[in-house]
Formats: sequence, structure tokens, C-alpha cells
Amino acid sequence: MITVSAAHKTYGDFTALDDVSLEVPAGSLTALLGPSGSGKSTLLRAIAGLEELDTGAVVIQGSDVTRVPAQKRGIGFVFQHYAAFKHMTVRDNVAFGLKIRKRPKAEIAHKVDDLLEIVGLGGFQHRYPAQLSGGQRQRMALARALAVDPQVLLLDEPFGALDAQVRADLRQWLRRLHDEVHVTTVLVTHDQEEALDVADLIAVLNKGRIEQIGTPDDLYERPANDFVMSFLGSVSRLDGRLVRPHDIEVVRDRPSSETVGAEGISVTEAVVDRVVRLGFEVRVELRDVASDERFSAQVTRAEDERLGLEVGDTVWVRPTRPLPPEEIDPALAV
Ligand SMILES: Nc1ncnc2c1ncn2[C@@H]1O[C@H](COP(=O)(O)OP(=O)(O)OP(=O)(O)O)[C@@H](O)[C@H]1O
Repeated sequence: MITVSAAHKTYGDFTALDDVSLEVPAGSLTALLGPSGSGKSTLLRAIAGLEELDTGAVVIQGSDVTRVPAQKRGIGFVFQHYAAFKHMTVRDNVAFGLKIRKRPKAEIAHKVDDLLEIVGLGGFQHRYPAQLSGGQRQRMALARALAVDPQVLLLDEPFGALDAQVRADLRQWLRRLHDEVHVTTVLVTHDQEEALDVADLIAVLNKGRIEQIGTPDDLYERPANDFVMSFLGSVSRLDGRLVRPHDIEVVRDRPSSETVGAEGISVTEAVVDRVVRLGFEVRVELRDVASDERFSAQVTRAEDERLGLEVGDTVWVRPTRPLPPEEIDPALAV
């Protein structure tokens, strides 16, 4: 477990961390999620010992490491741009930490082989970093970080420089890797989808403070405040209620009277303004006929095909799971 207590860090008169406390359970993959400048990297670097806190404490697996230098904290660290040794092969890059720790040759060889298999670079050991793709280089960086059996693995936007498809593949891969090695991991990301996809727990940061810590479901279904709500996905306003776009049902024919008005859920007549097909998801941009307000519904491709929606069509919509109205600032609705 990693425990950060009342961490405070200022740069001049700018407060980067404002009394942050965080518990990262042993063996978990915890994401620090927030917009640029919210303090995620500062917090990660403070856990690593690369940044000194003004006040506060960092405890890793029961030891207070607040005054312990980075290299003695038992951490593995991977940055967005991994600085590999260009003149060394993949194998030597991964072996580096073990060699400087003077581990026996046979042990190093065995360990490096295992790690290269785990990160899917088994056939690449004699290549040089320049002969790897960006994604392969980041996997090599992870193997190198894991080689020295760190107590904790700290990842600062490790896939940030890669294109969307590679990012998506690598985060699936990271999740599987984590399930295999179980090392306590903290991942910094500004990408809510990445955090929701891989993390057991997410801490949402904003302006140097933690807004909420919870599982992906907690944050998505029960956001503590407007900031968390808006940061974890879009919301639509429909008949005065706020609702996630995928919790809006779209039908061709007016629903029968039994379903209308059930549990205070109303049905709304709307006109299709635009249909945006984004792969599996289809965003239907709609206009409330009565109020003229615009909102979006998200349907699957199959639903879209069944409905055969065209611009100008009239449809009926109703929220299937409206969010509690008091939790949301209407100004955030789109
Ligand atoms: N060495 C420094 N000197 C002065 N200001 C700094 C320093 N390091 C960070 N900051 C400031 O502290 C704030 C938090 O930075 P940090 O890198 O932790 O944010 P972040 O959430 O990781 O953002 P990003 O996703 O853009 O990296 C930023 O406004 C940044 O400009």
C-alpha cells in the first residue's frame, strides 16, 4: 500500500498540491486522472521521490519514505518519453538495473527472458531501441522498470505519445500484465477512457486537490460533484433532467400510455438534427420539439440500423436512468 498524507507542494506562489491525501491499496492499479496542470505528475513524482514535498508524508509498504531518496524507494518509473540506452540492445536495456545491482549472470538472463515474454518482446531481444515501434519501446520500458522487482510501479502517461489505436491496445495489455504481476501501480492519465478502462480505483484531481476517489463505477454512477461528473463523460439535459447520452432511449413511435409517466419519467418528442456514426457508437443530435433545446443521445450501431434515422425525422425519447437532479449543475449539460 502507498499512503500519501496531507501532501502540500508549492512552486513560488503557485500551489501544485493542496493538502492531498491518498491511499493506494496493495496490488491495485490506481489512476490519477485530471486535466493538464491539476497536479497529477507532481503527486506521482512526490511518491517516487523525484519531487520533495513542502509538508506531508509518503509511506510505501509501511515505511515512511518521505526523506528517502528516489533510488532507495523500491520504485519502477515509466515516463511518456522513455529514455532508452540507444547503443544497447533491448535485452541489455532490460538487464541494466540488474547488472548495476550485480545480480548473478544466470539470474539476469533468466529474468530478462521471462520479462521479455511477459511484455510480448520475446523475439526482439537483439534489436536496438531505434528498431522498435513506439508501443514496443514503452513495453520495453515497462520490462526494464519491472526487472528490479519494484515495490511499486509508477507510470506517467506511459502511452501518451502513441496514436489512439496503439494506446487502446496497450492499455488492455497493461491491464493483463497487471493481473499477472500484481505490483501496486499508479498510472497518471488525463484520458478518462483510459482510466475507466484499466484502473481498479481512480483519484480525480483538479487544481491540486482530489475531488473524488472511487471505483470506475462509483465515479461514473455517483459523481461527487459537477467537476467529476463532467470530466467522466458528457451529459444531456432532457425535459429538465440530466442524463448520460447512452441512457436515453430513442423510438420511432410514441410509447404507449403505460410506459409514459412511469416513475416520473416523461417522454419527449424530438427532431433529428444530425447522426454521427463513430464506429460502434452512434451519436444522435436531437432537438426537443416543445422547448427547442438541443441534446444528444447515444445509441448502438444496431439500434441505429433498426431505427434508420435520417436528419429531419421525428422520434420519441425518454431517459432510462436519469441522474439525480440536485447533483448536477445545469450549466454543464450539453
Ligand atoms: N518545477 C516546476 N516549477 C514551477 N511550476 C511547476 C513545476 N512543476 C510543475 N509546475 C506547475 O504545477 C502544476 C501542476 O503540474 P503537474 O505536472 O503536476 O500537472 P499535471 O496534472 O501532471 O499536468 P500535465 O498532464 O499537463 O502534465 C502546473 O501548473 C505546472 O505548471
